[in-house]
Formats: sequence, C-alpha cells, structure tokens
Amino acid sequence: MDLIAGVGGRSFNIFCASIGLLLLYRLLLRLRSGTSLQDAVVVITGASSGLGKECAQVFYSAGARLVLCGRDGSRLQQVVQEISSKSPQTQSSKHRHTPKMVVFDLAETNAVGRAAEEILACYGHVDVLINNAGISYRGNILDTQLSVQRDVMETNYFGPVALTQALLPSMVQRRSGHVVVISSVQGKIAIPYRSAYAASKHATQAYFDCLRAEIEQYKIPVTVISPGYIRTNLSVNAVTGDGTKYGVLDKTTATGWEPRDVALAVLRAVSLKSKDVVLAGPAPTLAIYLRTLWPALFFKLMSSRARKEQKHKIE
Ligand SMILES: NC(=O)C1=CN([C@@H]2O[C@H](COP(=O)(O)OP(=O)(O)OC[C@H]3O[C@@H](n4cnc5c(N)ncnc54)[C@H](OP(=O)(O)O)[C@@H]3O)[C@@H](O)[C@H]2O)C=CC1
Ligand SMILES: CCCCCCCCCCCCCCCC(=O)OCC(=O)COP(=O)(O)O
Repeated sequence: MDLIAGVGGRSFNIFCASIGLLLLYRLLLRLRSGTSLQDAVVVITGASSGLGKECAQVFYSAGARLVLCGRDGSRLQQVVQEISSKSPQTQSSKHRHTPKMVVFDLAETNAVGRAAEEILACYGHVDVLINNAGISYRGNILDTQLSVQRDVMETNYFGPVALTQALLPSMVQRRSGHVVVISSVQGKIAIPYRSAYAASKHATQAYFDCLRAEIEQYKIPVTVISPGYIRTNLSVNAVTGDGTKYGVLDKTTATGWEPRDVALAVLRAVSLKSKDVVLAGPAPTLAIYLRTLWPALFFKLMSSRARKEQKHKIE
C-alpha cells in the first residue's frame, strides 16, 4: 500500500513539476521582446477598414514604414489621416513615417503584378507582407452560383497567393522578409452555409503551410493567423449565393473581438515570428480539436447546426 502511495506521490510530483515548467516556458515566451518594427517596411492589404485599418494603426505606432493597400484611394487617404492624428509623432519616442498607398483590386490577377511593382518601388524592399484583405459569404450550396464560389476564391485565395508570389523573389534575394496571412477559425473547421469562405480559408492555410516549409531555408518566416469573430463589417460586406451583398451585421460579428485587440495580437505574432496563431474563445478552439480528435462528433454538431439554421430561416 505504502509502495503504491509512494509511486502515486512521485507521479503527482512529476506531474506538478511538468505543469510548472510548462507555465514557466509560456511566461518566458510572453516576456520575449521580439523583433523591433521601427522602420520596418510593412505592407497591409485591406487597410481601408476593419482589422486592416487597426493593423495600420498599431504598426504605424510601432514606427513601421507602411504601404497601405486597398481598392479605394480616398478611403485609404482617410485612414492615413486618421492614424496620423490619433498617434501624433510628439506622443512617442518611436519615429513615425507617413504611410504610402497602393490602390488595386486583389481579385484582378494582372492588377496584382503591377501593384507588387508599385509596392516594391515605395522603399525598394518589403520586410513584412500582411495579407489581410478578404470577403465573406452567406449561402446554401444548392442555391449558390458557381461564379460566386470562384469570386470568393479569387479575393481570399488567389489574390494573396499572387501578391505573395510577386513579392517573394525580392525577399528570397535579400534572405529577409516575413509573410503573414489573416485566415480564420474557418480555415481550420468548416461550418454550414459558409462553403465559399471556409473553402478559401482552408486553401489559404494549406498554401501558407507549404510556403513556410519551403522558404524557411531563406530565413523568411510565415505566420498564419486564425481569428474567431471580430467586430468589423465583414458580415455586412459578405456576398450571398446569387452574388448580391448580404448587408447584415450578424450578432456573432457585432459581439466579436475588438479589432484593436486582434491587431495587437497580429503585431505580437509578427514580432515573435509565430508560425500559427488561433485567436478564439474556448468553443471554437475546442471545435478545432474535436475536428481532428473526434470527427464523427464534430460532423454531428455541424449537421445539427445546419438543421437549426435552416429551421430558423423557414420560420
Ligand atoms: N471579422 C471577422 O469576424 C473575421 C475576419 N477575418 C478576416 O479578417 C480579414 C479582414 O476582414 P475584416 O476587417 O473583418 O472585414 P472588412 O470587410 O472590414 O475588411 C475587409 C477588407 O478587405 C478589402 N477587400 C475586400 N475585397 C477586396 C479586393 N477584391 N481587393 C482588395 N481589397 C479587398 C476591403 O476593401 P474595400 O474597403 O475596398 O472593400 C476591406 O478593406 C479578412 O481576411 C477576414 O476573412 C477572420 C476571422 C474573423
Ligand atoms: C463535447 C462538446 C463539444 C463542444 C464543441 C463546440 C462546437 C461549437 C462550434 C463552434 C463553431 C465556431 C465557429 C466559429 C467561426 C468563426 O469564428 O469564424 C470567424 C470568421 O471568419 C467569421 O466569418 P463569418 O463571415 O462567418 O462571420
């Protein structure tokens, strides 16, 4: 009996020591100061609103030389004015740089090549590329036009792929750079009535995972960030099955994370060169594990979610 108690006690001590070491390791990771972004050339797509705009603000405050990208020049200009007036030079020891702008549509492949040249012409190189721009979708697969599936893929997948591939040779030549992509929890799990969006984010995750492995040898890190709901206009701007705008601010979006908190997490992930970051609460995080460890249960939960949503729509 004593022997069993002794073995049990030793196991308990080992368990406690392991937890202690793990917590210490996480604390050390948190305390790691990371790379400074002062004067770093940071390119942000989708900088005209939501998360992209907040990223512009926090990277600007960190002293980065920004190249802001979007489809609408006047909205980008507004962002430049807003961020410069929110954190004036006098408030910080960091030297701030007036952001530059490049206007183009990510869904137009030819425009992306030209835009990459313009981006490189701003400072001669890129230190950090943040592929943030994206569009969401609401719809039932049975009623969704194939052109809508393609359009969402063009913006969320082929756009970032084309821009990344156009900027990579310069990074490889310099053996320096950092590629970041804003994916989504839906790049890890697929939920009903989001086929085009979830598919584009799954493809994004896969492409940038491949890229990470291929370009590590050139000292170019790749960071995939997968947030849960963020309080932006993503759902309002989402496209539906017939190509029209959804136009509704969903409750899940309205009650999501503050874009500034997500932007600060992006800044942290960049400075720590993190590889894969999920920024979500316990339920989506559990769902991601469930998808791998107990897929049958995950699929049941998703079917039940689909039935409930359909019933809700009919009522
Ligand atoms: N909000 C959320 O709940 C979540 C968002 N995300 C991801 O975060 C990223 C940012 O979205 P968020 O800020 O929330 O949404 P917003 O709708 O506020 O911002 C999307 C940005 O992408 C730009 N964009 C859209 N289509 C194109 C295009 N064809 N070419 C160039 N730019 C384009 C928009 O520009 P324009 O103003 O010209 O339309 C806008 O600046 C997306 O990748 C999204 O998938 C991930 C998880 C959760
Ligand atoms: C044994 C108990 C198991 C409990 C598991 C809980 C399963 C809960 C399912 C949770 C699904 C979470 C979906 C989260 C989706 C999300 O955060 O997406 C982020 C976005 O990109 C939002 O885009 P959208 O256009 O969909 O608003």
